[in-house]
Amino acid sequence: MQENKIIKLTVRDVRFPTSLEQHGSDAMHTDPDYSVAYVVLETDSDAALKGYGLTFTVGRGTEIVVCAVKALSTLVVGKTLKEIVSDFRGFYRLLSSDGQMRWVGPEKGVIQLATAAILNAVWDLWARVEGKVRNKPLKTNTFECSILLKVVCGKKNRFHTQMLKEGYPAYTTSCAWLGYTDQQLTQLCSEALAQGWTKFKVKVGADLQDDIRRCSLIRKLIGPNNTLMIDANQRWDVNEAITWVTKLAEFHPLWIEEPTCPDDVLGHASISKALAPLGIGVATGEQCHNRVMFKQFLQAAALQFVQIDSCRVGSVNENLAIILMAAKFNVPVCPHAGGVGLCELVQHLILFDYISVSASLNNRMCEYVDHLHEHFESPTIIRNAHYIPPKDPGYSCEMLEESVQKHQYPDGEVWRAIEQQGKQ
Ligand SMILES: C[C@H](O)[C@@H](O)[C@@H](O)[C@H](O)C(=O)O
Ligand SMILES: [Mg+2]
Repeated sequence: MQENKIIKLTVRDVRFPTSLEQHGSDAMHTDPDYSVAYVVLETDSDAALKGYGLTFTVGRGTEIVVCAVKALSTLVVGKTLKEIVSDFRGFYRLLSSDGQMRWVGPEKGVIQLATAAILNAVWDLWARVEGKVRNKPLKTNTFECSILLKVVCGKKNRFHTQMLKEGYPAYTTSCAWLGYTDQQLTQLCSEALAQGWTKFKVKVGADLQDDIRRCSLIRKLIGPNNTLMIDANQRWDVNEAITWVTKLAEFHPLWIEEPTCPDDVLGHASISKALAPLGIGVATGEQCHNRVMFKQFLQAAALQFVQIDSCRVGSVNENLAIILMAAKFNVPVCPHAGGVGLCELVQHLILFDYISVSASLNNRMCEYVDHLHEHFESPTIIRNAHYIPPKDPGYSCEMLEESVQKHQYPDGEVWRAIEQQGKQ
């Protein structure tokens, strides 16, 4: 491999005004503007070779993540890709354990989101250099791990026969954001059914009567055999979660997602225990800030679905550890992707999980939201409610430069126009 010295890192604050139409809204995030801190790495070897990475946020505060990326950039610029990937663990620790910056983490919050943006760009760069999609180079260390060894056989078949032909099963969240009207919900859900979707997630948690009405509506539309999931985005305390979800049990949700504070491991364990007799599992992970938290959730039997996120933790590096732990505890991984760019990224991780780790589709599916894919160079491909494996080399999060410029905050034309309207 050429040395590929990283000579420049740029980071931009890119925001989409999704709150205007309530896309992405839930019981805690009532006005999300889907946003990213968008990182581009440049190397000395070839002007056309760049690494693209991002981390997802929901509007205000993206500028803080941008600042954190800038602070971390001194640890990246000047390194060669070869140096980084030949001791990736060392590089990961350099970023996450810097003697001064770790005080503002460690491995949680803004600094962790910034770490993810940079590492996502490094993985993208590495894949482009090797001319591979992201889930491919991950094959190399299989000999080290007994979990991986168990499923070596059948890998080709899983990739070529199943994934390339059928794809990875997905569910949709974009029919039932909390701020959507019943009419919108009905229309989107009917359209999704016609397109072949069979698994649907509904936002709940603000008002019980609204939840009963919306869940009843959607259950009637999708029928008894399709799958329904509900997501409260941390709105309740532990007892409230149990009482509330019990009242929604008649709609047979497969899981309740983020019922309470994302750090309350034992609270999730109590909820899991109380809801198990109703056949409802607990799903969480989109705000689970590092692998140690996941370890505790798994050890405490506090979740039944592991929702990895490609930007919340330290990129592929940390997600690999989480995927392996989930396999050890025999808990299915069902990634979170409700945001901009998350579907593009996380599809690589779930393909890796299926091809090289779990070898199972049982109780597994990857989230999909139908928003903002048109801003990416290699947008996700969905066929018959399945993710079709990406073909372009990289980690799929390069954005169209025109989109970045238009949506850059606060100077892009989209935001200037919104500011103008506000003044009128
Ligand atoms: C603010 C966001 O849209 C969240 O509501 C979203 O990520 C959600 O929790 C999900 O599971 O997709
Ligand atoms: Mg969620």
